[in-house]
Amino acid sequence: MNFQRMLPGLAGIIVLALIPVLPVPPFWITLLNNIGLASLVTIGLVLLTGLGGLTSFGQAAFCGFGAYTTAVLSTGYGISPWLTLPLSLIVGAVVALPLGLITVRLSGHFLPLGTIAWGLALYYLFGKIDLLGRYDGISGIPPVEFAGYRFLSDGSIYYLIWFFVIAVAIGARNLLDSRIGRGIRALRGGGQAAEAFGVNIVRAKLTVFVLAGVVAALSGWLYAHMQRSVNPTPFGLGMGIEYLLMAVVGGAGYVWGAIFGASIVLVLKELLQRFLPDIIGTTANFEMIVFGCLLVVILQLARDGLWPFVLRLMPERRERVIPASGHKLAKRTLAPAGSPLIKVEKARKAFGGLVAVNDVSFEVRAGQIVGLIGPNGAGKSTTFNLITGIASLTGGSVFYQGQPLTGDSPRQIARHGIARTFQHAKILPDMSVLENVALGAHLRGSAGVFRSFFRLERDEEATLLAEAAYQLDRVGLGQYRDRPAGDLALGQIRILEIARALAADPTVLLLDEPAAGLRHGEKQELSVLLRKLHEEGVGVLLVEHDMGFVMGLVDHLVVLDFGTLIADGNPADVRKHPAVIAAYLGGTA
Ligand SMILES: Nc1ncnc2c1ncn2[C@@H]1O[C@H](COP(=O)(O)OP(=O)(O)OP(=O)(O)O)[C@@H](O)[C@H]1O
Repeated sequence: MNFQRMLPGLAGIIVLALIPVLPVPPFWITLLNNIGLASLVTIGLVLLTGLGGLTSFGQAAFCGFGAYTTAVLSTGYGISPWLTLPLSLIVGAVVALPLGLITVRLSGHFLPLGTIAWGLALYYLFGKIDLLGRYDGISGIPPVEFAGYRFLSDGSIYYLIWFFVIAVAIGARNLLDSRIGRGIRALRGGGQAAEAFGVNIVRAKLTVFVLAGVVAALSGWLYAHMQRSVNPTPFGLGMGIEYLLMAVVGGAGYVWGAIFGASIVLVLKELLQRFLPDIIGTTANFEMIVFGCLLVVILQLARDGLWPFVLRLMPERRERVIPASGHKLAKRTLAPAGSPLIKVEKARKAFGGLVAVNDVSFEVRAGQIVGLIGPNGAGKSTTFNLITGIASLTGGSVFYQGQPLTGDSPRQIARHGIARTFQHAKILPDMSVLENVALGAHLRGSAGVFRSFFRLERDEEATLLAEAAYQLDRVGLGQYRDRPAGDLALGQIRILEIARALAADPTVLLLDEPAAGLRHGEKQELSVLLRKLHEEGVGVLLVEHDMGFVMGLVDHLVVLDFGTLIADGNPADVRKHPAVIAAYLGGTA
């Protein structure tokens, strides 16, 4: 642990703990309670929107489910608030699950529109149900009690609220700093690379959706026992928008930024409500206009919110130390050299009238480097996408060790040990180089959300990070381990993608233009690495335009032109093939 870095956090916790015993006006304690409640919802939004890329305007409704569950059970059935707590969270999760199943499949602007729709619908639902007291709501909710002590005053429930805020923030940080968290953070980049390494994208989205719903329900439970009464007003769309504003102001990608954002928005709201009427001379919700302007300014000038400015004031993060682990990563047994790994049989892909891959057949064997070449638009990347399940076959089949892969998702295909790089590198620029590579080892770990949230998977995580560090050293990027991947040059990013693919312990490596953007020396180093893999028995399929690089490296060449295979064989024969010379190699052959 880096004590220096923890110092501001510890100081913050001590100050928080002392506030109620200091001579602070009660009004500020109430405000801090409200900030705590809003922070919980906003932390959920950071996971959901900032990191998962799923914009939601409807989070306030989940607070409603938490609040109404405890209100009904504690007033109507006399159930103790401590028992209604898990029930409130379960209701939050149970509602979030089907809503999530529908919502996470939406894309583009349909996703936020979907959340607005159910946010509105649930608000009106709360106001129409007799059991929930319709628009009047439910009052007489008992306070939380602990060992005879009643959390009645604002100063006492303050501790309960902030205990949960800090616990949830630490848990959320733990989760993000884990195998599952890497999958969640990869969602914002579209998730294609993560899926190619076995991350279940739909499950990752649902996980953040349900988690965000559960922490909002927790906030609702606390709210109900703080206010001791509930009605639909705080669970409407207006609050949903305000929570989103808090996440944006703080910085939607930062867990601690959520608390910061909630503080700024609620303090500002308080000040505006107090002083604006005096300035303008009339009372109305003018703070909403100021918030609208604030949102526009933040989105224009500080897209990542204000938390990064605070982070700059913190001590520098030291190099990440990867602790030793007793855990051992399982390694795949490679097939004997020469045995068929990938078999592409009459593969066909049509995009409307354009046949991008036209009944192409070839094989990649264990310990073989196969080059897939052809002029621009010949169908090489599409062939890669057919093998890895990113594109679906229009006709024909792809087999792995005799087993058909047709219809399998990229995630299922990754499980066989088929790892790839992308023509347009797909890295997560804000994540460290090490974490980007560790994403490749996703399927070699098994820790789930619960273990990650409570940091019970450190041993396994250390092994995954050690594997990533090993692969980075292997490709010569070890010194960049702790840098954000976005800082690397294009050539280095391509190498990083190879390290990520190696972290998957592949039996087959599919490299899409790995040498593009590499300097001469780097290309040589890459050749050495690929030869070593070839000797170990890994099968390599390589798309490359650099003929010098390809000819000196591959055992077998497959040449495509306009989607059709025009030649395949050993490089010496293929380069003499008249169709190849005419179509592609020309003078360079
Ligand atoms: N998603 C798509 N929708 C429609 N057409 C596509 C799609 N993807 C590829 N194509 C078309 O299919 C053909 C083959 O493209 P592909 O990217 O596979 O070629 P390539 O050999 O990898 O080319 P390059 O060397 O330029 O990367 C091209 O004409 C391309 O425009």
